[in-house]
Amino acid sequence: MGCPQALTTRTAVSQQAGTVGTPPDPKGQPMNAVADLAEVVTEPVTAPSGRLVAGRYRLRSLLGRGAMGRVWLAEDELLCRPVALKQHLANDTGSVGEARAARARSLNEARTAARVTHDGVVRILDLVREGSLPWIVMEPLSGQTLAQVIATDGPLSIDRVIRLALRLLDVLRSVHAAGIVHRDVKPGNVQLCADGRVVLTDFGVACMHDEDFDWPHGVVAGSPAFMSPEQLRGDEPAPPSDLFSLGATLYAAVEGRTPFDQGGLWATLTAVAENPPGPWLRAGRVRPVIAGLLAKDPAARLTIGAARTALLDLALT
Ligand SMILES: Nc1ncnc2c1ncn2[C@@H]1O[C@H](COP(=O)(O)OP(=O)(O)OP(=O)(O)O)[C@@H](O)[C@H]1O
Repeated sequence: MGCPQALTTRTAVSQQAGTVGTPPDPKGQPMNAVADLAEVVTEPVTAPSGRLVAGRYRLRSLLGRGAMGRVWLAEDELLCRPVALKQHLANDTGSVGEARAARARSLNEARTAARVTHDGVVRILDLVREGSLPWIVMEPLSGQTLAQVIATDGPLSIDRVIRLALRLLDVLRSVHAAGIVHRDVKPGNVQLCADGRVVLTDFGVACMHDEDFDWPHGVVAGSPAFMSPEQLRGDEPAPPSDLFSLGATLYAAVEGRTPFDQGGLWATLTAVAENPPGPWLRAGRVRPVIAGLLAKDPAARLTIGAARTALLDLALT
């Protein structure tokens, strides 16, 4: 069954620096400045010949890809509306263990994101199986990721970063209230939609901290340049860790580079754990809030409430 209106397709494809789901490998991905986190490809990418997924979702074009999966624009032929479909990829070995890990990531991402009802969290519509791996069906988002915006337009203004920070704090408040730690807050997972929505995506390594959920605690998961020191240590996931990652994300937004980037993985990991962020060249009056979010000690880190109050003060002045 077809739908009367053709889907509008996007041609921009993002390739982000990777998310790790296992302890960092010294020979793993290099750490990049934010400009390297988003590579915009302008040629259209063809979906696998209009493949029909689960008898209902017709793949149209590639919306984006990350280290762990691909996201397609598709057409829901039953409800006649556009949707986005994400499939986590097993690695090249194609082993049973890898396929199982990809299935676990999909289930984890769909379940955790579906648990939060907030305008700033991508809406999960379904989880379907086609072939050996599941597909997450989501609302399709317009616009670009924050990483893409920084890469193409440069750093954001202080006023824009203050507004962005207030939105993301509100989103994280809902995520944490639902008992979830996102664990991968970074510019590549923040979508700046054309209608002004700011949406947190990619709950692939999120953790429900009030349930015995099937995700290996103690395993380092996330994107090293944006991870908190306690996350790098493999500590039990807790909400303050997301606030550190938010601080690193806001630093990247206002400064145009990641706060602890040293050019190499281990040097960057050491900087996250031990060095102060910097240099501060553009942050101006928002610097104390970002620095407060980047406190190494989670107990000394700004809380959502304190950061919000400070940002509202800045917005009023
Ligand atoms: N619902 C959506 N609508 C439109 N585009 C999306 C949507 N979800 C994700 N994308 C795009 O697809 C890209 C990859 O998605 P995502 O970050 O979920 O993949 P990933 O492989 O889990 O990423 P990572 O490299 O962080 O592990 C995003 O950067 C974004 O551009």
